[in-house]
Amino acid sequence: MSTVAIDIQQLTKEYDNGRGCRNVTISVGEGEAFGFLGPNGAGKSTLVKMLVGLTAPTSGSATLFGDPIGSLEAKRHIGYLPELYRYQEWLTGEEVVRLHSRLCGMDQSTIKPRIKQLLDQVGIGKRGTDRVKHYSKGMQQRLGMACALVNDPPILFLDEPSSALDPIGRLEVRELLKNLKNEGKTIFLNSHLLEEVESLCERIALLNNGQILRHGQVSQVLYTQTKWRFKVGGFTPEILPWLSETSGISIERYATPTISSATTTLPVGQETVWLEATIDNEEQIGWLNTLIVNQGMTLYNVEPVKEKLEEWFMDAVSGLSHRGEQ
Ligand SMILES: Nc1ncnc2c1ncn2[C@@H]1O[C@H](COP(=O)(O)OP(=O)(O)OP(=O)(O)O)[C@@H](O)[C@H]1O
Repeated sequence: MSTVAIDIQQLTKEYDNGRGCRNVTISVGEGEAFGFLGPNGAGKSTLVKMLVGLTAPTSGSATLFGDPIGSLEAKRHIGYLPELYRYQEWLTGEEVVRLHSRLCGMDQSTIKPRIKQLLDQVGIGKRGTDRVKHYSKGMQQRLGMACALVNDPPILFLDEPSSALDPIGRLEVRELLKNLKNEGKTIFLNSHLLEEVESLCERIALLNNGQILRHGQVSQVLYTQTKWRFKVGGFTPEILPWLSETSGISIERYATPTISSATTTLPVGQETVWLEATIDNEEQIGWLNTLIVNQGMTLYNVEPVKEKLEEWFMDAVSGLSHRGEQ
């Protein structure tokens, strides 16, 4: 059985104004990446602040590799990237990392080569001697990653690591996180970005109004929908009712802007379209593929329709009296 890295039992923080997060119970295995999703104000940062020992719980408990949160032993296990943290702007990037290494009580003879290696790893190695005030938000976020990694901790708490980054920066952070996971780090990732969580995490939890609404394997939690899209060449409109009737599957034409504009001038029978089918089980996908090909059409692509986080969230909170921000 794998070792439990993060064990959270009924953890609750109630601020004076009644907000915070309530009765969170999660267990994360060593080397696992866990995604914590939720809208603004749901309580994600509050949970992480308790876990890293920055704020005391009102009730409940949690341990990191068996050590109670808030203890020095627990803190030795962690690296923490706070959300949009502002570093000392009068220091250089290298000096900020060195400061963090000293706060961790690290031996200064070992840290010197490590600073350069860390800044290279997060993609700001060439700017290490520049002052933080000349860094963009994205560079400051990368600097924060270097600080979180300085003591080579086994557990990383990352609060919105991509929030200030452009799309390329996000991809780079995603790669970095994957490498860290491959190295065996346990990662607890707070994020609004479904793609980020999806590409890294095995399990996720959705927090709303301070409470966990759903949790489980990403594949189980996110892809409960049964819609699939088929990209089909040589399509004629008459085929659609025939396909639906023969397969017994509800199928509609799905219009993407690129395809509809490109196909208006094409003769009937030479169109390439996307069809969207609502299926009950995976065998129906094979059945539909066969029917399409047997009708002389070309099947270019078959893919599941992924719910967007917003849709997933709206679905999860539907029927609740309170959504989103507390
Ligand atoms: N120190 C505090 N005192 C009182 N209320 C607070 C405090 N910190 C946070 N809150 C409130 O607790 C709730 C949860 O906040 P939290 O920052 O944990 O949410 P979040 O999910 O991390 O949001 P975001 O994604 O916007 O960062 C919010 O309503 C927030 O206003």
